[in-house]
Amino acid sequence: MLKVGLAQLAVQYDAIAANEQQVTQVVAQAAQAKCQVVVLPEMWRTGYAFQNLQQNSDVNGQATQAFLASLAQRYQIAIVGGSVATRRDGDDYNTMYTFDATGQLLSQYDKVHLFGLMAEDQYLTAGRRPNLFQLQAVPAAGIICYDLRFPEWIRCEMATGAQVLFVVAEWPTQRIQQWQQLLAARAIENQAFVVAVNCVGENPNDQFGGHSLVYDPLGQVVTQLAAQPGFTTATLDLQQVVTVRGGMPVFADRRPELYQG
Ligand SMILES: O=C(O)CCC(=O)C(=O)O
Repeated sequence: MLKVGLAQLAVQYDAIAANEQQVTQVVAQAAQAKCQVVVLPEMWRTGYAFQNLQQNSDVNGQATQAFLASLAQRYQIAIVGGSVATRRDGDDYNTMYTFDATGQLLSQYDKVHLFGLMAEDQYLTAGRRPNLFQLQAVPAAGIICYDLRFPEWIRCEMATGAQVLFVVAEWPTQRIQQWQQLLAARAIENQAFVVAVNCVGENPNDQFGGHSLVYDPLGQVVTQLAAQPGFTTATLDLQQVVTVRGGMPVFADRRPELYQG
């Protein structure tokens, strides 16, 4: 069993202190609810304030890592840290950090598929590596927002034996139905839990639609929020993954030698 908390925040545009305050509150709330893991949305620190990256991109992710590690340690809870803008060697990335409940960094992931419709490709550099980690001995994988539209990438991660896929997003309101349908498909095809956290609120050009949710390995809703700020929890019974995978051997039946290009 793994109890997860989903933090659907109203991310404030280019307002780091206000967003850190929200994150502190929601991590405390998740710990109070006895969650083992809390999940934050994409770009929770600044929103898509790319014009201001010179000031607001976190150099080497140092401030974000110190902040999340100290929260994880203080509340003894693992944190799938959504994502933030980071700067390394002069390049900016959309980066997810995951910490265990002692504040140890488990993984660092740069978004692989940059979203041109929000100009990410003009400002950011794409990552190239997968995002795999273990939470309370549960093998898991993580992706960021637009990565969700690339099942081949997600399959690479899930074929390693991951039982839970964490998805963090700033997904616009007008495509929320696609968000739900793509997430359900990823749960069904990978026979895994999908824990997906979106934000709400606005940037100058976009409105974000919430509907953070958990799907079980058959694609059924375990919990789902609406389009307002909120928090919800779900207890994942990992035995369900074993049962569903045992009932239909999708991974064993793959023909990867045919899947070029
Ligand atoms: O794929 C979409 O519709 C939304 C993607 C997105 O908003 C993002 O990657 O930031």
